[in-house]
Amino acid sequence: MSSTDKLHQAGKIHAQARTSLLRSNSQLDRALSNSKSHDLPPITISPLQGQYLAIQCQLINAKSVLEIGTLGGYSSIWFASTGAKVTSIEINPKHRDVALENTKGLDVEIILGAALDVLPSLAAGGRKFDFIFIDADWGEQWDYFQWAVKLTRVGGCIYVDNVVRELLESENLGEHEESLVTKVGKEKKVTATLIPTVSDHKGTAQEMFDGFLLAVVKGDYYE
Ligand SMILES: C[S@@+](CC[C@H](N)C(=O)[O-])C[C@H]1O[C@@H](n2cnc3c(N)ncnc32)[C@H](O)[C@@H]1O
Repeated sequence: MSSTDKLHQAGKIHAQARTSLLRSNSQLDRALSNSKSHDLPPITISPLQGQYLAIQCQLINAKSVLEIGTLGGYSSIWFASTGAKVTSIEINPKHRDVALENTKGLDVEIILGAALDVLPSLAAGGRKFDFIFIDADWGEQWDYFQWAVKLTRVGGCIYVDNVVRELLESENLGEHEESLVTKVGKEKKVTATLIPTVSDHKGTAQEMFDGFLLAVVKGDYYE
């Protein structure tokens, strides 16, 4: 089957899953249309991914979520829908302003700033989170991950989005090259896995294969 046919098939599978598994949510729909009317780029997580993240947070009974990369707050709304308090970091003031409109009335705090400036201050303030979602600058993922290990409670999870697509698009992908995956593999404080995904969410063949890294932070008693 050609990759065009596969994209078409993935589209059908996705459409069926969207129709069958998702309930309508007017706040999410409003957030997408408001973000579009403000010309924010269409680079949110997919609705099914949002539902996955919400399920994952419920599985670990997450009461506090840290998100790196707010955009218009679409994923923040998914996290807030679980009852968790959401802290989200965004570097772009326009994105932050639209996200404030979209998340009005929800327990979502948006911090304006560069993640690598904000994360150390959260750690210095003794903040801990149950779930950390990394979805900002691909070039800084390993730095975010290292801060996330410090900021996650024992038993909490770290989710890094777009890890497979980043590797697929990388010029130097080779067995012996260092990547986020190899670096995480050497980090003794976590147990991690890579979950490849296939989706037509972004609508191009190049972006159909992706996947995320999911890690759980271990306690000393596991070592
Ligand atoms: C893929 S979008 C986030 C999408 C959002 N999580 C969602 O699914 O609705 C990435 C966002 O990260 C922000 N960003 C990029 N570099 C950043 C940095 N160094 N610190 C904080 N935010 C950053 C971008 O401005 C953009 O809004």
